[in-house]
Amino acid sequence: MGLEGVEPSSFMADFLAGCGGYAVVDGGLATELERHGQDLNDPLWSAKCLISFPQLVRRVHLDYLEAGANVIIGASYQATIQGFEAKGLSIEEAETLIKRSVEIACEAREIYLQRCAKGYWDFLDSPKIDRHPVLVAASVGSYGAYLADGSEYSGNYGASVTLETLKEFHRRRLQILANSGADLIAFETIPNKLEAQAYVELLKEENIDIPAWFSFSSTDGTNVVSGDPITECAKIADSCSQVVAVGINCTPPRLIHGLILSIRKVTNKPVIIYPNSGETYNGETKQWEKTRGETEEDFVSYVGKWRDAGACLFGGCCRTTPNTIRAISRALFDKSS
Ligand SMILES: C[S+](C)CC[C@H](N)C(=O)O
Ligand SMILES: N[C@@H](CCS)C(=O)O
Ligand SMILES: [Zn+2]
Repeated sequence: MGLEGVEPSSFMADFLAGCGGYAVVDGGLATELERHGQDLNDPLWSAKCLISFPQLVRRVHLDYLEAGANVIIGASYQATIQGFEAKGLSIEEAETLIKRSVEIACEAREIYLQRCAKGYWDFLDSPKIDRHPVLVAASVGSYGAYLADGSEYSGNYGASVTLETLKEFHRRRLQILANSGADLIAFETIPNKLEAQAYVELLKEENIDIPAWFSFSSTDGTNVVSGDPITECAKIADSCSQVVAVGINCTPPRLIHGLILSIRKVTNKPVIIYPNSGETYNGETKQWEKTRGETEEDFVSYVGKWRDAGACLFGGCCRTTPNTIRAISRALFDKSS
């Protein structure tokens, strides 16, 4: 889509209006691939499926579209040139796979829209048919995601990792994703201010011509995971005109309400939230462990409160499923609920 002649702020306002005021984002991609039997205990995590099972990635995107998602996020979260090279792939192969993550999501959108046009779901009394806008977001996971040890939940990269280190780490992948046919870039699970600043500088330096959202993660409801205050992080996102939404992902549902209020204190940009299931990730075993017994049902009961607090894009992150997204969509759009 790109931003030629379109103000970034109107890009998101127009999209939200087309969706009925609020947009539904998809749910966890990697954990859904696992639910379909994939073993992601690998440094590439979900990006492994770009090599081994791209058809399943497309199917999961399609499942989320059919559940009501207006935004699907491609499988590039942990797809990095450095990560693929460590697996013995060439730079060219790595770049092709990164681009492929967006193409797969675009293919899913194409299939979905064709089915809508053919009245494939006419027998269902579903509101989604009227809310056709679908964006494809290209995922950028943090440097900590590439480290493949759950470091995106600590944001603690050590003193040797500077702003320049992060910019050089992300530069080439960002260029590829920005020219891949994606509608926007989803900078996800951002753990600290430094990485947010690196993204802002890269968007400018590389003249990236599609919009972006910045989404942080938190474990205490006040700060992002590194301890940097969410307000300071959101201010960095606010300073960048290309950023069309600011928010929170892969964070327990119980923390989301307070985080939305904090973000709204420092920015008027649309707020996006896509929490995880509330379970805790063990980066060593790559397993999810129960925390406080949050279930999908609990999760969805919060949506009205989050909407009242000012969020306007809603989805799920790790361990949420198409059922979660279907329930979010109903909670937002069913007049009966
Ligand atoms: C958001 S975490 C669950 C992603 C996986 C992590 N980077 C790892 O490789 O262990
Ligand atoms: N978009 C990624 C985020 C992981 S935190 C996924 O859903 O797998
Ligand atoms: Zn997640």
